[in-house]
Amino acid sequence: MGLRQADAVNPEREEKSRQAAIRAEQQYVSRVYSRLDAERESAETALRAGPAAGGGSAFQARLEGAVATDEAARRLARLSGVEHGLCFGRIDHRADADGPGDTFYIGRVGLRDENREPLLIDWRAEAARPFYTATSGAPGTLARRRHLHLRDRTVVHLDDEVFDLEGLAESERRGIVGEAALLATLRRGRTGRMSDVVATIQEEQDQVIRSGLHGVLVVQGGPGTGKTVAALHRAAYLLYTHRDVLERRGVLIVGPNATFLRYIEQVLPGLGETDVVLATVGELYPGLKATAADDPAIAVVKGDLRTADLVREAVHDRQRVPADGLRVEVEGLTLTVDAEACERARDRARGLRVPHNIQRRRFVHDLLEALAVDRAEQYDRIMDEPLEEIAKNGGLPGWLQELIDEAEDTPLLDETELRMAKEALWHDPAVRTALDALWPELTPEELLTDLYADLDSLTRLGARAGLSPAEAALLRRPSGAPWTVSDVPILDEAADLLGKDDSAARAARRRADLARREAEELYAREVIQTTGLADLDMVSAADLAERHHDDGPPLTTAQRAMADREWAYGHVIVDEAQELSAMAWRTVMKRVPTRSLTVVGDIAQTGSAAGASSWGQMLDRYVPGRWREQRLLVNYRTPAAIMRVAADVLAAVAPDQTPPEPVRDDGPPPTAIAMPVSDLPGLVRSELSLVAGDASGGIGGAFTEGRLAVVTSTARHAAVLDALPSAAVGATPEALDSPTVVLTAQEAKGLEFDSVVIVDPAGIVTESPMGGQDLYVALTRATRRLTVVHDDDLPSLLASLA
Ligand SMILES: Nc1ncnc2c1ncn2[C@@H]1O[C@H](COP(=O)(O)OP(=O)(O)OP(=O)(O)O)[C@@H](O)[C@H]1O
Repeated sequence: MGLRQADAVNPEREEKSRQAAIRAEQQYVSRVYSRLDAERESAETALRAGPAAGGGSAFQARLEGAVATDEAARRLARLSGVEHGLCFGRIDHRADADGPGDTFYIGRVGLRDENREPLLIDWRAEAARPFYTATSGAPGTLARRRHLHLRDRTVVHLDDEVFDLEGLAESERRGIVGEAALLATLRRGRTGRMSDVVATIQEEQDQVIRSGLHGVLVVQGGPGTGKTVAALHRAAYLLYTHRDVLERRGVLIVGPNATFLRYIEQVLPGLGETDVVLATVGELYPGLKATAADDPAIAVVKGDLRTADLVREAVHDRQRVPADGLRVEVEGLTLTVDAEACERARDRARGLRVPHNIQRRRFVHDLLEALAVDRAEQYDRIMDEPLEEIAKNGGLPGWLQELIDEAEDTPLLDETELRMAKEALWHDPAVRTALDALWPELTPEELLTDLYADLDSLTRLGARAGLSPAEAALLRRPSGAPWTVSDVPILDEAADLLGKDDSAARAARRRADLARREAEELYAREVIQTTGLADLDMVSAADLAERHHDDGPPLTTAQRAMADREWAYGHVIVDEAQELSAMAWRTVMKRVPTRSLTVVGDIAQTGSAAGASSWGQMLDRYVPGRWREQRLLVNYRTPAAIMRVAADVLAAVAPDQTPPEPVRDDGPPPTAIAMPVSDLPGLVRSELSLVAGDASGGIGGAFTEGRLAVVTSTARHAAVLDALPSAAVGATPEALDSPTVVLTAQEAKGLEFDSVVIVDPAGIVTESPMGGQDLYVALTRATRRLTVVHDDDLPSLLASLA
């Protein structure tokens, strides 16, 4: 980390040169903002004008116009999110024999002036990289890095890091000013939303952010090391650098809960990107938003890969053969298919490598055919009976006997008759019911509801999947109970095995759609060639054709991806990844067949009993030995005094893990208070007034009121709520806007607060399925103040607080 000191010589002179430097930067920054205004205005004008009527065919005109409008809309969305702190950095390259070095200004988006000269360099561009990577030990070609702090559009403060005084022009040397930009940022009060850190990204984080798109990158780091922040900046960087792939396939970010996603969601638009899907594991099955958690013991079974086998067994179990054959009453006849023929039909259907609902068509066809033949044979027998009687008595003329013999050699039903007979049988309710009982068409929800409600099936099929009777019994629940987060990967698995209901009509419609799309794509390709858009690499033909269908409004990549269970994303980022079960990983991996992932987490913070105890345990199955790991070692959140307490806990619960090194050593030491929960209101009031009074403006000078979290055991949860009736409760997105929120340790995961009050630490430890991990998480949520409240003895883990 290149923190450095200002050159303090003569305070008065320094103040003067500081003011002069600020004035000079203000001029530049004002130019940058005027340019932003102008670009916004032109994008708005283009958007208002809508698709212009061009020459050529109506379709061509529509496509050309739509391309321009789409681009304008995207540009406008990007320019709207970057007002705050638009320009935050400047780099001066060393002068050399050829003259002064280049100077670049770094910002949230790239802007060019009227002459197309670069005015502001996008932070993700290669030219901006030295801003993040230069250190005093390895400055590269940089002479100076400068941070610009803005309040609205006004430059209020500058910070310089000088790497090579001689490399700066004389006029610049006089204007060097500084205070540690990073520390100033870290001390600011929390707003309840994560903000971006483009201005102060550290080198180790920069390596994460700019690591290549391909393969699996694991970012392992302790609490507060900026894993989330780095992952989000990485998403923005990848979208900027690999726009061609990612705009089409999209980026998915998987987070632990809705509150967390709300906490981070404004970071990306602020970084200039809007096309990312944020989802919890509970939302990975379209149409469902599962939030309920199972008991740890149940979650462990549901998270185990043997559950995938259980689902497979459950599907097989719904493909039945009646022991003594199929019998159906149709129009006064009893039609039969013997057990062997039923079995042959089942095996033939299973032999097709397609899902259950599609296999069903084969099975149904075969059985209808067998029934149709049986019916024809029965009719045939009825018709033949009188003749046979006559023949037996020797009264049949020779010519008739010949006719009968001939007919015996030809099949009873020709192709058309057979088809019509099958169709007629298919419309007979008794036949339909009989076939549905043997091989029903199933939705994932139906399959699981039936399975969970039936202990016998659970035990019998569970045994085949390797589950003990006790494990299988844990899965039992009444039908109609709400789906849990751990059910989502199981539903997803069932959906794969069952397949969509693909009736012939739908298939036909799809074929028609496809043909039309192909025609449109071909045409779009021609338009792209003739308009020269191909050179700009801005749109693909498929994209164009898709967006300009006549029916329905165009969908963004993110919207289409979210609605499609089988969508293959271009890149997936998993945050708090240590919490995912093996089954959840299975679902995530299906969404990214290219295995381009960023996996972000901390094995020491695993709170779910179904979660990971090592990265290899979850990843080796998919990318054996092919994932790369990057470690983040510096804690930007929690001051050293609080981290010392957390380190004691970590040493006890995960002795092989090292706590991250805190970058800050400020703030009061944490305290422990023995008091009843009913005394909380006084403590919360005084804590709030302390953090509100403390809050200082960081970059951009945003003044914020402080945020406080009471993190409690579930045992004390109700008592805490009684004591603090006006506090927000639980992991709801709204809770982030409240000054005080009451959370369990699990709910607090990934979040941070100016002041944290931990209630009943002993309870938190005993309730945690993993032991003290939850207490470690709770302790490391504080950015400034920590108080531990206990009415029992303080657990020995926290002895240093006594
Ligand atoms: N380079 C940086 N500049 C400024 N602030 C930073 C930087 N890196 C991290 N931070 C801040 O540190 C805090 C912790 O970051 P973040 O939440 O990403 O950590 P984390 O590793 O995901 O933590 P946890 O594992 O506890 O969830 C955030 O407030 C973040 O803004």
